Amino acid sequence: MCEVKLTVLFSDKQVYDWSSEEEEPDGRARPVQVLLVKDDHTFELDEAALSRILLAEEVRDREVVAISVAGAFRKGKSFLMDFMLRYMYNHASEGWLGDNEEPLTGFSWRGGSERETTGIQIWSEVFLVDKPDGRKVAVLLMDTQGTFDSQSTLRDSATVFALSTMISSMQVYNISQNVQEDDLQHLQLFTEYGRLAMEETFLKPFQSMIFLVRDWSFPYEFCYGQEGGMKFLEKRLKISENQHEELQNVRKHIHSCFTNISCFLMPHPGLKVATNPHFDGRIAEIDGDFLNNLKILVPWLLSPGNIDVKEINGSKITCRGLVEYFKVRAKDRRVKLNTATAEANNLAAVAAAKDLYNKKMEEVCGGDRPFLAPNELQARHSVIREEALQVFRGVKKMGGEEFSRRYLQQLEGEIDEVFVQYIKHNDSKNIFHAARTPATLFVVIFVMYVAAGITGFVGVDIIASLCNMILGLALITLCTWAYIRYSGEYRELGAVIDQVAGALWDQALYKLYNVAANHRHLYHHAFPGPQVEEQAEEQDKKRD
Ligand SMILES: Nc1nc2c(ncn2[C@@H]2O[C@H](COP(=O)(O)OP(=O)(O)OP(=O)(O)O)[C@@H](O)[C@H]2O)c(=O)[nH]1
Ligand SMILES: [Mg+2]
Repeated sequence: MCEVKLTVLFSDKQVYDWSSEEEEPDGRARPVQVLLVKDDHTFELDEAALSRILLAEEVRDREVVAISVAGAFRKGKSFLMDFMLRYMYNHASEGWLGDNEEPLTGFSWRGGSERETTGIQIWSEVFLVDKPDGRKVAVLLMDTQGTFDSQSTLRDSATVFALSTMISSMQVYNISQNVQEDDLQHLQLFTEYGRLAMEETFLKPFQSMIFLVRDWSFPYEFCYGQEGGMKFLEKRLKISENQHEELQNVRKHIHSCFTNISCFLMPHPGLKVATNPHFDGRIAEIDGDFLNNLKILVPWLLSPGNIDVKEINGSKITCRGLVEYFKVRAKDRRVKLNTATAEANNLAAVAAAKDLYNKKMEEVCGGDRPFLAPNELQARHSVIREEALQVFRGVKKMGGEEFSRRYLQQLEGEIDEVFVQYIKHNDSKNIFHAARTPATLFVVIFVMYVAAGITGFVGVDIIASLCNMILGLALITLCTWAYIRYSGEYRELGAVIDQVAGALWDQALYKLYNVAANHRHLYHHAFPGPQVEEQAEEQDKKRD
């Protein structure tokens, strides 16, 4: 291995002018939050903090190597970062892993199920490293918020991931156990911005992507480390003719976005690391297999011969350039549109499907179509709804299956809402439906008239007067209703009358139906023939 010479800046003296609120009493290095995610899901770049670190005299004109770790939350990203820090601090010496009993410190890491790191944090010390060709470069370590924690939206996760990928020259994509299709789909979604950037330059937008598979449990298929990792990844990212187009596209996108793609398979660190709440990171409690591979992984990532200087449009940039680039990218609305592109794409598919549904339903029960039997309407709706969902599924969408499932649900909800409107519209065409209110009122008037007549004749005057009063009220209501329908005024009152009349109508019909159902035997008694036939038919059906 090439001779390693690392110069650690600021390890024993405070070099920067820390602002008062950020001042560390002992001047020790620490993680600094440069990208803040606020409660309203907006982002804020702490330009002052960024400048303090990257524009320090010693580093600002040095070419910069930015190493970042990103991936799902709670998967040991910060834990790994702290080992990288150890490597840098121990000057890449043989025993860089340090003392067996020394707790692991640096970027904040911990056990538990809730997220720890938020936004983007960078280590306040920038390390100066001599590359084998004699150039001194500045190495910046960056820890990021895990994706898909329960407090972030997909857009938050995508923005942090996209920004860290853009800013870094080496992005470590930390994934657990295997490289699943959804890991690739998320990577595609998060780097969608790369495609836009590529339209401006014809170079690959990002540099190195390292798939780091944690807790790899199949060393008998692909051995731990970089060699096994590369063979495994080659298999996963292989594009073949007979693959589904969606799978091909994800792979093509990933290949087209990164200059170097590699993979490292890491063993499980042991149950103490994963489950012991009192584990403080001391290597005495970490599995030997994990440590052995850590001793390979960290130098493989950080040794002077392996680190890549950050390039933008093919030219190497300095720390000063990186600050400007970070500022521009953090403000770039297109980074946020990274996911918006996928969103827009899905929304367009939703719109196309809804269009088809509306068009076909208009043909079935639109404004100039006659009233359709409710059962028939329901049947036609089901067929057309399925057709519309097929249109949505058929449109090629970005962001993968999982992302578009949300939009499928939205589409289903919207179609069902529109259908309710179609039902109402269709009902309004039913002449009996329209005449329901006056018919009910007429029936009330008629019944009250007869009742008042009979009770008056029998001599029960109170009841007769009561019937007359209800009759009068019904008559006034009928006139009011007619006026409202004619003039279009007082529509709220009209709706109340319709509702009351509708309820009365439904009640009466329901009662009528019940009476009919209860006296069905009379009908069957009167016409026994058809009933026998019906029963025979029913029995036949059951037998079939
Ligand atoms: N199973 C397993 N657990 C690990 C590994 N490395 C670290 N851990 C444990 O995972 C837990 C989370 O570690 P962190 O480094 O805080 O995880 P993180 O990915 O930075 O989490 P967030 O900051 O919330 O995104 C800790 O309890 C670690 O001990 C690993 O390789 N495998
Ligand atoms: Mg973390």
